[in-house]
Amino acid sequence: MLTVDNISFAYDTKPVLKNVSFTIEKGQHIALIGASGCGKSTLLKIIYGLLHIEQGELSWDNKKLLGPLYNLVPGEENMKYLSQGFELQAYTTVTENIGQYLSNFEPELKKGRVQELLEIVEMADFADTKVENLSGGQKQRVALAKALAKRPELLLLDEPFHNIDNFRRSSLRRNLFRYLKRNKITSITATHDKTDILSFADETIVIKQGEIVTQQKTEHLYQNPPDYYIASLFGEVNQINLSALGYDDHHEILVYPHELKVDPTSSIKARVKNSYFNGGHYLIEAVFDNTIIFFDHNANLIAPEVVNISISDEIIQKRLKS
Ligand SMILES: Nc1ncnc2c1ncn2[C@@H]1O[C@H](COP(=O)(O)OP(=O)(O)OP(=O)(O)O)[C@@H](O)[C@H]1O
Repeated sequence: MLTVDNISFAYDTKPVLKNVSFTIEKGQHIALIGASGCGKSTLLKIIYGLLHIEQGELSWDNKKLLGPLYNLVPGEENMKYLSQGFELQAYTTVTENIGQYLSNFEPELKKGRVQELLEIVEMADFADTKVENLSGGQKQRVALAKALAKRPELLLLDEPFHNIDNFRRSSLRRNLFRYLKRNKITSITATHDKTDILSFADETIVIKQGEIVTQQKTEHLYQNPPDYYIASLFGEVNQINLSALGYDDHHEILVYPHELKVDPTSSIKARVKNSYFNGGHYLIEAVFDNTIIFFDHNANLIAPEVVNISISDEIIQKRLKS
């Protein structure tokens, strides 16, 4: 178990993290989300032992993590941190990079391990290519394989897929998290990509301006977002006053675009402003109750068409409780 107990951190005099506490059970996958600059990378660096903290304590498996002032080699031994700027040896091959820290005593074992890692990150075809000749996304995949090579107990990932094209991203993500689950490797992924969060994170931790605002099971958090900031980290979201929907109630509720439907039987009207093709559907931007709202629709709508929209009672009741 990872325990982070009341840590605070400042770069010089600029406070970045304030009284941060949480625990993570072994084998769990955690998404760390929050607006840009809220302190996600800083927190990962502290856990890995790259930054010294003046206040608070960390432990892994009940063993206190002592931090950079006490470790001769930077970084905790049983962890790996994959930063946004991955460190690879440019003039050696992909195979040499991945195997760099693996023992040479049993060459066949090492070869097999490197091959397994090459397959996880889908880089087997580039085994003998020099890293300097790889694209940014390919380098990122090699860095990921290198981070996994010595079987860390805790893997800290900072935007691990952001350089990788959509075509590869989905299968890479599935391969990686399947591998981590099978090998009981705990992970914390700092990300802005909701696909990293929704499908793969058992729990999600939300940071706002250096403070943890919640830690919850991912699906529960998405379905019951406590506030606008949290909901908006998952994508577009509408804040709608119930009185505008005809209720004798002035509570505001959060509604995702797919939860608003065009419904000719409804008396609630919205005026289309823009329509954005999204592949499987259109995202419609419309004016409702003097504010902009977004909803998904299966066909294009042309401004300034007026459409009738509705939200199910079930969604309204659920959001009133969250
Ligand atoms: N080495 C540094 N020296 C001084 N300030 C820093 C340093 N690194 C980061 N900061 C500042 O600390 C704050 C938190 O940065 P951090 O990189 O942890 O945020 P983040 O949530 O990971 O952001 P992003 O999502 O954009 O990667 C920011 O205001 C940033 O400008």
